[in-house]
Parts: sequence; structure tokens; C-alpha cells
Amino acid sequence: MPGMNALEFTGLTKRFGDKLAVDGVDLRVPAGSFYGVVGPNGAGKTTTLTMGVGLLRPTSGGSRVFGVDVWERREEAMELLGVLPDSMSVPERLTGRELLRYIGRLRGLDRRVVAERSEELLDVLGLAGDERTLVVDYSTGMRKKILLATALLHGPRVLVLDEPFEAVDPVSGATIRGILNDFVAGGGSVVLSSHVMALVENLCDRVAIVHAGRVVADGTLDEVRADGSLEDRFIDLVGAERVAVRTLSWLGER
Ligand SMILES: Nc1ncnc2c1ncn2[C@@H]1O[C@H](COP(=O)(O)OP(=O)(O)OP(=O)(O)O)[C@@H](O)[C@H]1O
Repeated sequence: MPGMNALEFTGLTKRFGDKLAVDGVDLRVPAGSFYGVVGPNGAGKTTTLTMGVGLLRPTSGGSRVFGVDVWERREEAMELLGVLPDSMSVPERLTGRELLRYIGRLRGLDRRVVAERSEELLDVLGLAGDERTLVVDYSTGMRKKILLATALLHGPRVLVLDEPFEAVDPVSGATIRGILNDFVAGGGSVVLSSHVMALVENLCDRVAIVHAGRVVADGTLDEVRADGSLEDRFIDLVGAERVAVRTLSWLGER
């Protein structure tokens, strides 16, 4: 649906006790876009995305996926969304295939469809060889990949992925990039967070820079980076004082 927003966050705010982690984030992700969210550690990216997909109740503000309110019409919203969950939110004493079967049934998918898609996902993501390994015993990168598979299984229209490339080896990274590019080429929309500016510049056509719980720049990649690189713009906006590389006076003294 060109012209529509795949995702729309309005005034998303989250307070944890005294800490204002997210401070009125407005974000529009046009349908068909590949959207990158960047920001320093603790900027509020995970909190924003988790609220935006309806997995964390905001202190105030709201979120819609293709116009569907993620809190008021949860089931409809969840069908549209594919979310890379944090690993603690899935049962881990299952093999990868069992986990996919479990998630597929939970989502009401046909048993045969789940079996076919699971085979393909395990194969494409390079997990098919680890038939007997339980997810709890997976490496960090393997875990990221099986969680991505759970996000893709039901064929969502919008993918929201928190650091999908973190800890993933280069071959798997290239596979995931290919999957995401195909997804967008086929009309899907992707939002991902990452600390790797080059990756965001390569993949995304839109970007938001988040700092101290606020969006400090957003738009097309070219609008945000202006005449420089995304990293230059990031450093400008996030504070030049952070660039001064500090060292430890006592380390290396012999
Ligand atoms: N459950 C929680 N309870 C208290 N504070 C929290 C909680 N979750 C997040 N925070 C705080 O909210 C702020 C934003 O955290 P968040 O994880 O959203 O940042 P982030 O941008 O995703 O960081 P990173 O790049 O390091 O993953 C941080 O100061 C963090 O300590």
C-alpha cells in the first residue's frame, strides 16, 4: 500500500522510575521503506521499538501498524508484524525446528506450512546441521538467526528487528541482508536498529538518529547525512565530546 505508513509511533514515552528512557518519539515508516534506527548505547532504541510493536506498555503515546493500533487491535497488529524478540521471551529447551513448530502453531499456521517454511528457514540460515542442539545451547549468532526465523515464519508485512546483525558471522550476515532486501523488494517494510553505520548506509533508505530518548534527526538517508557520512552526522548530533578517545592511564604500565 504505497503512500501508507507501515508504522507510526506517536509521542512514545517511557519512564522507568526517575529515568525518562524515551521522551516523546514520533516516527513514521512509509510502507516499502527500509528504515534504520541508530543512536548511542542507552539512547532508547530498544525501548522505543519494543513499545512500538506492542511488547512494552508505554507511559504515554501510541503506535499503529498499517493504521492498526498495536494495543487496541493486538491480534491484527501481531499478524502484520514480525519482531526479533529478545531471547528470553521464547522457550529455549527446544531444538530450532521444535521452536519454529511451537511458534507456528501458536500463530495458528497450518502444520504443513510450518514444516515447509521451517525447513527452508533452517536451511537458508545455516542452522539445518544443528538438528539436535537445543536453543539454550546455541551460540549468540545462532540464537539471533533462529529468533529471526521465528519473526519471519508467519509471513509478516513489517519486520522490526533490534540489532539483527549483532554477533552474526559474515556469511550469515550476507544471507540476512539478502532476505531483508528481497522482503523489501517484494513490498515489505523493515525497521532495524544497528550500531554499524556502514551497514545502515548500505541497506536503508531512511534513517532516524536517537539520542537521550529523542529523535534528533530523521528522513531519507541523504537528508540525514547531508553532505557528509552518516557517522559524521551521528557524531555531530550525539555530541562531539564523545569523540575524544579516552585511555586508561594505568593499563599497560609495567
Ligand atoms: N527495564 C528497565 N528498567 C529500568 N531502566 C531501563 C529498563 N530498560 C531500559 N532502561 C534504561 O532505558 C535507557 C534506554 O535503554 P535502551 O535499551 O532502550 O537503549 P538502547 O538505545 O537500545 O541501547 P543499546 O544501544 O546499548 O542497546 C537506558 O538508560 C536503560 O538503562
